[in-house]
Amino acid sequence: MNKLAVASVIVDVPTMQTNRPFEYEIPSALTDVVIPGVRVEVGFGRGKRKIQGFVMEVKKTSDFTGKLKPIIRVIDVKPVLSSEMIKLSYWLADRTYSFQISCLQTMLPNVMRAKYKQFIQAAPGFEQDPEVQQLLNGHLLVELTNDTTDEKIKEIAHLKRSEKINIEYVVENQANSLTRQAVTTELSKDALLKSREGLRKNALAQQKLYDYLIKEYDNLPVESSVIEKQNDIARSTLKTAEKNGAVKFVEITKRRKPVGIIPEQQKAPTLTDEQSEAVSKINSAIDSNDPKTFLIEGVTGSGKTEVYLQTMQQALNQGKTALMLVPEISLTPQMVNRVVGRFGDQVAVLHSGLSSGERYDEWSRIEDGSVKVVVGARSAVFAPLKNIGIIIIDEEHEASYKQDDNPRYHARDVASWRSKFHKEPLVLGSATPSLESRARAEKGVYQMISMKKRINDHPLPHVQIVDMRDAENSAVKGDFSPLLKDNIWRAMKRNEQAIVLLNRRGYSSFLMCRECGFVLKCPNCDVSLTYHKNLGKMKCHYCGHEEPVPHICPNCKSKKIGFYGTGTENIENQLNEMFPEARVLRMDVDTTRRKGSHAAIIKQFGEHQADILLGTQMIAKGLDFPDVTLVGVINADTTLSISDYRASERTFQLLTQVSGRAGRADKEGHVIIQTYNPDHYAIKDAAKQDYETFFKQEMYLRHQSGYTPYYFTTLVSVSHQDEGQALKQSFWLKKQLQAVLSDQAVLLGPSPTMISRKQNKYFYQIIVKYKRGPELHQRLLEILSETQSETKRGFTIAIDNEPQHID
Ligand SMILES: Nc1ncnc2c1ncn2[C@@H]1O[C@H](COP(=O)(O)OP(=O)(O)OP(=O)(O)O)[C@@H](O)[C@H]1O
Ligand SMILES: [Zn+2]
Ligand SMILES: [Zn+2]
Repeated sequence: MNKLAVASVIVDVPTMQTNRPFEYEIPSALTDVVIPGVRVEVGFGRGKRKIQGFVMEVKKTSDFTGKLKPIIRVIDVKPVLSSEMIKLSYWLADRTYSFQISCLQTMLPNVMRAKYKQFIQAAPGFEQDPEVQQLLNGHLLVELTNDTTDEKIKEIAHLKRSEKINIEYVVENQANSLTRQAVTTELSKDALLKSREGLRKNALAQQKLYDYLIKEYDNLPVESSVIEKQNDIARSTLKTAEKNGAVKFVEITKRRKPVGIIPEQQKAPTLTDEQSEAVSKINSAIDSNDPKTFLIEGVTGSGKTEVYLQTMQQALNQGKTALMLVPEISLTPQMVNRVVGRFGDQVAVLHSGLSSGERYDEWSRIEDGSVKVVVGARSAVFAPLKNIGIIIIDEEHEASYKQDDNPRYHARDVASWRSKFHKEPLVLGSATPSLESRARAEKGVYQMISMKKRINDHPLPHVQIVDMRDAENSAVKGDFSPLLKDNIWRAMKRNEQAIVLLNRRGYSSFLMCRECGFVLKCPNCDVSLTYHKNLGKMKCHYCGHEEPVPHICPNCKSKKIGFYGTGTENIENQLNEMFPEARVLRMDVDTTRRKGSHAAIIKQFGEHQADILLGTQMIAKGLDFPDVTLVGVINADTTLSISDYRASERTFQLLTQVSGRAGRADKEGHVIIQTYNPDHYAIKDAAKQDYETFFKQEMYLRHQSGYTPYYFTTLVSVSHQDEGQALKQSFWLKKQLQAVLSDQAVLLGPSPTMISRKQNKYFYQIIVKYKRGPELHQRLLEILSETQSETKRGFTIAIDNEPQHID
């Protein structure tokens, strides 16, 4: 047995064999510095290969009998992961069938994964501290490099622990963006005032500068560019003042502040009865450290956001912090302003528009405790908040909470883990909860809170379904029924706004009859068949069933059966033709590609600089505009026909959410839904905004067909460059899985995936539906490690626990 200090390290080699901690000796110079959560550099394998790793644990002894390799150097002088995150990573790796190293890295901001430099600077207020001065040796910034000695590292770690210094991570090519030239003065305020008196009468520019310096005295130094650009003071004026001893140029470090202007503080309104009941239930869970999960099922416009804000306030009142997740698309100024308007600069906002440097800054503001509230999309669930008092997930049904890549985690599951860890409540909110969550509430696993009324008793919008199979409608050349056209026209006349939704999913490769609404379905699986271009056939993604493309409708014998799908641009042209006077804004992937354009479009529409907002799924949720009185849905059927067992659920959610944008203030709302399937329950229930009826019907069907929430689903996909190999491997896999599954379980496939060939690889998938599956979980983990050698030969196996899409 070795008698020394030992670190268990998860190394950055993402393979199954290395998916466990390796032990390294901690050199005595680095004791107290090598602690759990820091990253280190270690030697790996027989060669001289140096790699990074995360320290998981520090121990006194090792059971390893050979000689341990020493840690080469520490990368972080302060842990980048807390003990909570280390613990979470074990659970996450197991739950998502991922390498632990991928899980650990997912928790950190990108910049810490890229090539970056680390700089040390004095913490505010410690610039004059003797220890700090000695370390910085007259410099503003000192870079931490491979050559920094162990002693020095120890000293730095010590200063960091006593919070006398800060560490900045900067992407390599942005390193010089850290400092800025600034202007300050060495004169006292009185001396400045005196010199101001002594200026010549016609020295107007100098007078202006002195006035500025006197006014901003407490805020000096100020960046030169701020003085020059925002206050229109010329460089030459500054130089003259420098010569006269009134101004001094200095370098300052700049912190990027993405929140920017803090909106005016907004006071909390008086709560409605439904809101205050919700708030008091959640607050009492916060007060009693009860890690309960609440499901708020509240109709659109019932004021859920206000419930979130007031319960977050309660957590802050208790000296705790709050985490709020929203879909990326809702991170618009509208939502952000509501949160920042309430909590001011205690808020960090994490969205995809941040540069990696900005993201790191927000991350470190959270990590060092200067931020109490975090609002962000999916990955913000890993925000390094300490002492969390409440976690909120808005629009909890959104598929985007599930990550598509490794680690394939669902933010809801991670949030639930953290809620238990902190012993504080988790709040899920939606007007259209996911079936899983609603079913858990039914069973009493979650506590249900219903909010049935809109604020100020505004009525829910009046919804009309338009049957596009009707003669009157099918005679129309474009995509607008006479009813929808007429109503847009009326809204324009009243100077109100309209939202037009074009329901489009990535690929519109399904077949529909325009005469009767018929959609070709799999005889075995009751999901739509999808057209596979390279096969020229219709195919089922669940079981692999295939059949030729029909040319007459099997239902009504009409020839009007064909591929379905219109582009937003086409609809925009139609709108412009019908309403030449109306100002139309289009929002889709093309118009929102540029950073900030999504927010800009929403702002423009919010200020009523446009009359019609036309868009895809992006415009369906979260928007709260008082002038919107009409919502039109061009093609409700698209989501209905996707080859996914969640098709009805997605359609119901989308239609209910988008309808909810109409009539949120004093003017009444009107919704028109165009469809070829007017009798479908998802469409009828959405028209009534009747979640409960939809829930019952859908649960019945899920029970019949054996899907979530009655069964668990796991999707296993196999890929290889050679199609025969991919297929062979997937049949082998199927046999392996069959061996551990009970009779109750169902295995579907292998079948080719939607895009069966990506990047020259063929993909096959197997769907497993099961009631209980501890053996399955174990077996899948084993299969992953057994197939390692296969992986080398070009196979990849991906396992998705509870997939959000099957395509
Ligand atoms: N107690 C209140 N008194 C007055 N106005 C309120 C109150 N609570 C919320 N509001 C306002 O009512 C509107 C609707 O509220 P909010 O956006 O929170 O609803 P929501 O349930 O989150 O809606 P959705 O699910 O449709 O996004 C907002 O403009 C909000 O400012
Ligand atoms: Zn099938
Ligand atoms: Zn037909």
